[in-house]
Amino acid sequence: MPLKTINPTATKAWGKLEKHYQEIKDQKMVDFFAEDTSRADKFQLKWNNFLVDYSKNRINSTTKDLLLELANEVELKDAIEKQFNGDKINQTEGREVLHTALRGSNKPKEVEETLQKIKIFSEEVISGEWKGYTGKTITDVVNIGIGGSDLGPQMVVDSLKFYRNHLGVHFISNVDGDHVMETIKDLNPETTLFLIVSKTFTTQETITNATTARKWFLESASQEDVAKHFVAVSTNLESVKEFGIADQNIFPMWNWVGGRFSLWSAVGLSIACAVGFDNFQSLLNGAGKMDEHFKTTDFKDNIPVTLALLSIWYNNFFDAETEAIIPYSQYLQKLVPYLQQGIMESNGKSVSRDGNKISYQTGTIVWGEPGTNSQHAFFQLIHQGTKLIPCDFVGFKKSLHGNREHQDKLMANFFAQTEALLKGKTPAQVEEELKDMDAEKAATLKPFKVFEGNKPTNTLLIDELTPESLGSLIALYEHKLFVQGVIWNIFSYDQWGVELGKQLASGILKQLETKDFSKPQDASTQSLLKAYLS
Ligand SMILES: O=P(O)(O)OC[C@H]1O[C@H](O)[C@H](O)[C@@H](O)[C@@H]1O
Repeated sequence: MPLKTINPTATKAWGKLEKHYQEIKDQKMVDFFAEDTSRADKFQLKWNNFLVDYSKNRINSTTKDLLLELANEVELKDAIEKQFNGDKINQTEGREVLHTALRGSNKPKEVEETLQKIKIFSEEVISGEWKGYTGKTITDVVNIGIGGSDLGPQMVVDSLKFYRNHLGVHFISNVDGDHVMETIKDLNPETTLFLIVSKTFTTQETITNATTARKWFLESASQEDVAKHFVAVSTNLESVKEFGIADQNIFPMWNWVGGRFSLWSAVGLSIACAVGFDNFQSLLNGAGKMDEHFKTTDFKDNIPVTLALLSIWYNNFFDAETEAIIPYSQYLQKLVPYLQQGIMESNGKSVSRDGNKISYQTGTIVWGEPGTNSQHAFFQLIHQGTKLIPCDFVGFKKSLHGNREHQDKLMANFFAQTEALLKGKTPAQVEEELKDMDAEKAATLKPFKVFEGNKPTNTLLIDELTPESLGSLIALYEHKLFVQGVIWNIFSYDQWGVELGKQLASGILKQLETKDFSKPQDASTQSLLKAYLS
């Protein structure tokens, strides 16, 4: 069954939320805390090794109730069931959306078989049993893919650096030839293994990079050696074979796994190589546990649902356009670019599920960088700029190398920032601070030193960065974006918006080759092309 189409703005809850917004919009969170001493407990969720504090939001109990009413009115429960049951909720592509089946306790047979193949392969490569064409063991694995076939595995391999083994793992994605050349220049073809990852096996960037890598390899090896150095992950078995990859080196993928949700499939082969199969399995288990939580927990205690509803609150009632995610872990520096694809490719839509133009804001713009670095970069704008930017702060109780002094300093900043965003600094506090200064000078300076505060944040405090907690964290954001898509009445699982640029690029590529400018084209593009060719 397809997802129902329900215009959120026509629900009763939406009207009530609009009215409620008018009442609450100028109220201060510090006053909410002063009025209700149990607020922190009330707006906190504890699950496994996660503590989610959402009390520093511009909400009260009525807000929460009305947001839950909205979730019920748009039949969120039904949508979640349809997703997990494998209904074809990716309607415009006629597909099921079942990345959750890759990490649940009851995996389909083909998933189990593929996992087994990943296990055997990764263990052979790590142990050195897998030999290159001159009999040497593999030292480097290169993932060639883009979008979902690159960002997910790259982010996880980077985030789990602490758990890495001896293998060098590299990622080539951009069709920019400098990316592939920079990566392979230090590699030895005798000891390098290429993983060509492409769901469709038609993506220009990946096929171009894979072809260049094969050419480089064949400069010193022969065609039959390709079988020892090239493997592929794809749904398009025919094209993989045409490329010259041996049957036994093909890892299947399925159309019911969307590219941006595919790191849990064989697309995560580089993860299994980098950190070992057991850690890959723990990553899957962590995601599976979050799936269970999402599927079975009452909405009022449901972490992805709660975070999604808060995001809707700011996006659609406060007119916030962006959200920041600030991980306080240097290991997570690739988390946000990864989430950008998931969130923005999924919910960057302006047509409702019944095919009509939408009249309200959808898709949040997400951005962010690890703290404390980002505090010294863009935090000024979050604290004192004109825009409302709700932030998620993601931090860990323990550091992996056990350096308590650093960890306490890091986390002191983590807590201080959410406190500063909540409280701000009042004119009276500034006056007090400047009381020893010359009065005229102090009065001039005062307005610049005031912080309005009242900036919303969620704090996600997790015990430790492990493969399992990372799996749960990623799955949390996957479910959050789905909930938002359901409420916005859009299709989160297609991505037609990436097609037009691809089509035009193939026409322009021909133009660059033939120098033919006879077809009508806008004057700007044409003059730029001529300048490029001159
Ligand atoms: O895995 P592939 O078929 O090569 O696709 C790679 C990427 O390309 C497309 O442009 C889509 O927008 C992405 O969702 C996808 O992940």
